[in-house]
Amino acid sequence: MDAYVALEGGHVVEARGRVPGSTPGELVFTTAYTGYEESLTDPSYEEQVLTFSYPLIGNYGVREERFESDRVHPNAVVARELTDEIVEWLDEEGVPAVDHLDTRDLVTDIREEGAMKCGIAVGEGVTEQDALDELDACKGMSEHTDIGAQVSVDEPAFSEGAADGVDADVTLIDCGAKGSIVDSLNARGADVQILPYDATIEDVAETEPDVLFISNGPGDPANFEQTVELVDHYAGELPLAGICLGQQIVARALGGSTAKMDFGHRGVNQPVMDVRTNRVVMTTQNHGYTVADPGENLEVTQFNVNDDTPEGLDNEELEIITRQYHPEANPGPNDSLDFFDDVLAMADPTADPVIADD
Ligand SMILES: NC(=O)CC[C@H](N)C(=O)O
Repeated sequence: MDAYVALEGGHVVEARGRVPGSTPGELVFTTAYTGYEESLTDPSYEEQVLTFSYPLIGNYGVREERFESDRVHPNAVVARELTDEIVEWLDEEGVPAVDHLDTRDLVTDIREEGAMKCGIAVGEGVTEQDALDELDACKGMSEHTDIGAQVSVDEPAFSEGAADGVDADVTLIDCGAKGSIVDSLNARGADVQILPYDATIEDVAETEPDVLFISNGPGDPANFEQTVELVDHYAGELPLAGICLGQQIVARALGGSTAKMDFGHRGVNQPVMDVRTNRVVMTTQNHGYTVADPGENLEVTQFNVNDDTPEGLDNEELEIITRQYHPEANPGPNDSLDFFDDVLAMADPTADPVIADD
């Protein structure tokens, strides 16, 4: 099968086609060497084309229990070598895939030029021009203004916590949540009420949560205005937590700002320093935006050792804690799972119910 990948700037790379189809997308890479099922089902990869820098992907099969959501989210998949088993899965999912290209070159390009627009065309008889046409149609990530609707639940959902553990009710705003976030809360005993990304202040009040949790998710945090308003309303009234996009939304709501990074952090060995303990933990990451300025209301408690970007924010008085990385791992190291204990420690089940119009 013929296959072409057209990069922003017009350079076209030839590849071997594994799953037919054509698509635009933002070209990014992950250095994770395991966890391809988790990465491919992570909703934060929506509208992106995911390149694996690790050369062999699919070598331990495909198992549903490792999925983070109910579908593959990247628009297309690029690797040096894809096994037949993973190709079969991507084919069922209708996600174009290519291999047998020099992914070292591709990753070097992304490191030098930044995450970029691309176009992919795969199938019998496709041409370079087909890939260039897809590239032409590619939107910048910030132009996906309604990306929350593509990944969020349509209706509220409920996930019950384990019988033993913390007696807490968490309301999770689903901006494209990974299943492991819900699982990590449930495993500690918390019941999780999942609400759509555009839930209103009243919707949240009705769930009477002990903690309001903002999930990870795809795209530019600037396009999650409703969620920012929600956080703005509930800051100080409810304990707040956030992961990845959740941290970015909390920062924007509390007077901070976010910015696009050059090529982002995607992998499972990102070193993060905690300024209070002076300890470094290895973390899983997948983000292309960062908190540029946390504002006056949030303290940076953790930072990335490679580039100093904020990895943890805190306001003790308002009871807010957030992480830029993924404490729930999946894939990746479990070193920071205790974040969920810290979040649930903020829950006080005996507190008065919240009032929507306060
Ligand atoms: N994993 C995430 O939540 C990613 C957040 C945001 N979409 C970013 O790329 O920075």
